Amino acid sequence: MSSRPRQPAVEVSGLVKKYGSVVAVDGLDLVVERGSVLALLGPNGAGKTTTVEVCEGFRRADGGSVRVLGSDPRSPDLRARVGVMPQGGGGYPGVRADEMLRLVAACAARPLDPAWLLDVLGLSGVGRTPYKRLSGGQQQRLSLACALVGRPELVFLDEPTAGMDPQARRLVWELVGALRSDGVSVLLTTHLMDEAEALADAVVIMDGGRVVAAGTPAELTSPHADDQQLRFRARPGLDLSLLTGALPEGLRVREASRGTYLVQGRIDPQVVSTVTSWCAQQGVLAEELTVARRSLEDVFLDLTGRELRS
Ligand SMILES: Nc1ncnc2c1ncn2[C@@H]1O[C@H](COP(=O)(O)OP(=O)(O)OP(=O)(O)O)[C@@H](O)[C@H]1O
Repeated sequence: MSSRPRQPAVEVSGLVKKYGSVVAVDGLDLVVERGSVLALLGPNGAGKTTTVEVCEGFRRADGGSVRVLGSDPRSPDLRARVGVMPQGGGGYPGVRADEMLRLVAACAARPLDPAWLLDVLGLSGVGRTPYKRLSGGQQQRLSLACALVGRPELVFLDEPTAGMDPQARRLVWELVGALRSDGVSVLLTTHLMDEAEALADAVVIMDGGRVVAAGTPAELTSPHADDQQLRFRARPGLDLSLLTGALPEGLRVREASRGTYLVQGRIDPQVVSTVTSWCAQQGVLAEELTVARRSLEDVFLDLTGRELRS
């Protein structure tokens, strides 16, 4: 047999992938545990799609090792066990939506009912519409249906909700939740923080082909139970030494990116007052001042000095 039951769904170790002189993935490690959802998060060009395409068996690695359900990702016996939703849909332009889904279902041993799946994904009304005439969001949902119709054990979803309206996005989130409840393993890529926070058991943040952080969303956003964050925007380049001196010990103050200031640690009303008094002394208007638990967006900003969406 090709796999033992307790092996992870996906195991990537030291993955390297180059396109000529471009190193797209540079020594990446990740593990998708069985029955869990892992979100691979990162800005454009981070190497997410390349990583997923190697795991799907579409590209050969230049270094490292990749095991999918215990097998080599190019192994033919994985085809029936793995569902793939590529970035940007990937359908045949002239084929009608229901024909396309039935075609894919015909290749599976125990497919789901295509009509039911079209209905669940809100596509019943466009079953007779050729793929090229579907909206971008409908193409995405059809592509998701094709990935799921064969009842896979593992699904790769590359930016599954890109281009979808909020309602369709919510539908896809619910479906991913249902997959997890059914014990299906999911590796998805996204650059939407809320998507990762809502769906993932584990998150791997990558940038420049490397992992910059990994853990559960809770581990990444609150390494210390008391940690919160006061964030404000103001003129770039403020001298923070006086503010640092005025705040209680243990609080960290810095300009995380140009004009965005962060105070991290135990934020209480006195801290907010100290910050606003300091701003007044400096003749600075603090804009967009918020106190909140750290988000994954903040974690990324901390690690890279950049906003994820920039
Ligand atoms: N076929 C290719 N030929 C040459 N370079 C490529 C190719 N595909 C990707 N790259 C480069 O490899 C790097 C990683 O790209 P990749 O598409 O894997 O990133 P990504 O994180 O998925 O980005 P996005 O969110 O924009 O899809 C980028 O610098 C990209 O320009």
